[in-house]
Amino acid sequence: MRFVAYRDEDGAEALGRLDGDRVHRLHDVRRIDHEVTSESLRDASADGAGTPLDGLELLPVARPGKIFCVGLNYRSHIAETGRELPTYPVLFPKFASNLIGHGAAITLPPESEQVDYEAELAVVIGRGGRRIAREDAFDHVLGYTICNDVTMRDFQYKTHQWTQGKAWDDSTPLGPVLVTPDELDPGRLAISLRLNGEEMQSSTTDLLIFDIPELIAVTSQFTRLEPGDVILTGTPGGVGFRRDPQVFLADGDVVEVEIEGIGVLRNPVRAEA
Ligand SMILES: NC(=O)N[C@@H](O)C(=O)O
Repeated sequence: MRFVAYRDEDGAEALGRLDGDRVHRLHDVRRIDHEVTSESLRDASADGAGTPLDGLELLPVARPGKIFCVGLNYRSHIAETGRELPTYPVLFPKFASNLIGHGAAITLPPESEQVDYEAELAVVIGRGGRRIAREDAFDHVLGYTICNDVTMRDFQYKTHQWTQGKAWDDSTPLGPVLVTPDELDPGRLAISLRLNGEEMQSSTTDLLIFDIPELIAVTSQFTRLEPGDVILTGTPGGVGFRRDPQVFLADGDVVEVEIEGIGVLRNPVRAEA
């Protein structure tokens, strides 16, 4: 099954089941947050007629209480950054206010001159838990979506931890759809990023160093994962700041992240007004 989060005709948040190019609004579930579960989503009743997807303002597919991001989780990115192979996942946070939906503008803040792109597979939690074992991890997954872990490099490397370069508001696209596990196996999906139509990143998710069960086991060891929480699994090589010459996002650009079996997350880039 596929779900989209959108703004309805009255401007209210809504969640719909996507069937082809029509969205069938769920009656009792307005958004993917700590109250949703895999079951409630599967069994939710929806309106029959549906609305054309085209023209809907899409919102971030989830409203997470927590967003865990993993760095240096592809050898191709570790190689281009000259870093060591991590022995434990390199974790950092993002916050719900950082998220934007498919089609919304990635905002370039006046403070940063080095706004970079990062294609990532995102995992959305559907069943909460603490100290989740690897072998039970997939039972806690609500579904999968796409994220562009937009990063302000000139802020990221001000210190040895990265939050100040990662958690800028209205900068991190998440969407366009949530795909449930009955329809998608995340084991070996093609992932790529295009900037103004030019391919900048290309890899497959079987190359993750710490896989999805490990990331769920590790993060839930120290904190309770809640439904709606999101885990970003890391980006492959090809990021802008490690290119020669360097490439950073500019006003008027269009960035597309594509993941096999999910779709394309497309966002224009705009200088902050
Ligand atoms: N360099 C950097 O920020 N990388 C991470 O975000 C990552 O996904 O590896």
